[in-house]
Amino acid sequence: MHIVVAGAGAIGCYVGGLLAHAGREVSFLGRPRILDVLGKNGLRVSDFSGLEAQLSAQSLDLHNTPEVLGRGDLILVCVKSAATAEIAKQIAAYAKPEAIIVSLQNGMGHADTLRKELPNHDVRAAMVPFNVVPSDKGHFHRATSGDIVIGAGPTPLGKIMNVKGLGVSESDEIEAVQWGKFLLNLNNAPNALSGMTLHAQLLSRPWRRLMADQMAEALRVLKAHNCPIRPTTPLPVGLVPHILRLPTPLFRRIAAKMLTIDPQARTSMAHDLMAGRKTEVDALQGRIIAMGQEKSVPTPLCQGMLAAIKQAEENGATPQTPDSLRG
Ligand SMILES: NC(=O)C1=CN([C@@H]2O[C@H](COP(=O)(O)OP(=O)(O)OC[C@H]3O[C@@H](n4cnc5c(N)ncnc54)[C@H](OP(=O)(O)O)[C@@H]3O)[C@@H](O)[C@H]2O)C=CC1
Ligand SMILES: CC(C)(CO)C(=O)C(=O)O
Repeated sequence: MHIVVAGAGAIGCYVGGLLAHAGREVSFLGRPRILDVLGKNGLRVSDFSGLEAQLSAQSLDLHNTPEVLGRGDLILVCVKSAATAEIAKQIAAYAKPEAIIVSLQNGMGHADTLRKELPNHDVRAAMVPFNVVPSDKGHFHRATSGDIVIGAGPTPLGKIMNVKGLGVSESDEIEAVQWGKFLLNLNNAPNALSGMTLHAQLLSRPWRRLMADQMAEALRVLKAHNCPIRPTTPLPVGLVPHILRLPTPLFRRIAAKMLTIDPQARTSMAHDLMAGRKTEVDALQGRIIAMGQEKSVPTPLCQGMLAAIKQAEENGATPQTPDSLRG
């Protein structure tokens, strides 16, 4: 099976790099600014448990134009939320009729956006639980743990994608799995605005309280819509805000696994803001605000967070405090 990574960035290079290292045929579609670095330095993939994989520049199949999508039996969509509609059109223009399309993106509804352009393809949503720290030298480092979950479909993908360093399973309840991850991604905005690493932010009780309150707000909205939620932790989802609010020494003990993060990890939104790129806030807080309006559930924290991110996108980010974000 030939695999094409559509969007060679943090997730695309990490996942595609491990698949290529395991001997899968992988092509990367990306921007010249990333491909030039990969073409010079090769691709290095590592993780917090000591995994190391190096692919030489010569071994990489790098493309900055979409024709390469036509080679894919499996196309992994790894672009940011706002770029989904455009990549969907490109896939529709070039993909083989039998190509399977998997969205490895955060947020909800991207598989539907892809299906609109690709009504006859097997299109699957997926959930990537881990964080990847990119560097400008072609090195992508996984900073947290967890296995990728892909929506189940006619062709089993676990066998193809399960390689050393990459656990992949399939689920009949992918929407619930995605909502579980979505709730964590609501912290992408506060993390980006805090100027802190994820680890430092999680050890600060005022930041955890803000995370908890925002999560509780979103849970009220999802409940009003009867959305299925499969938590990413063994704890029931309704308990997570309470755990986050605990005093730090207790939180450290109860949520030790949550704190098993590389000390340098920041959310993908933090990397976007630092690089002066538009963020995915519309697909995250924006989604909760819109769903809240439909059911008259107030969403003041998500609204404040969205406004603060928009301001940071326009004027550059200055570190905020939890109180300043509560408005
Ligand atoms: N980074 C992380 O740790 C995690 C990210 N995710 C999710 O994975 C998805 C991808 O995130 P991430 O890897 O961080 O994103 P990146 O921005 O690092 O990578 C996406 C890359 O795709 C490029 N791109 C976009 N459209 C095209 C196109 N049509 N043709 C070629 N290249 C294109 C982008 O370029 P340009 O910027 O110029 O558009 C960018 O270089 C997001 O939904 C994110 O939320 C999920 C879990 C963790
Ligand atoms: C950090 C993590 C894994 C969860 O918020 C993530 O999904 C991201 O960085 O976008």
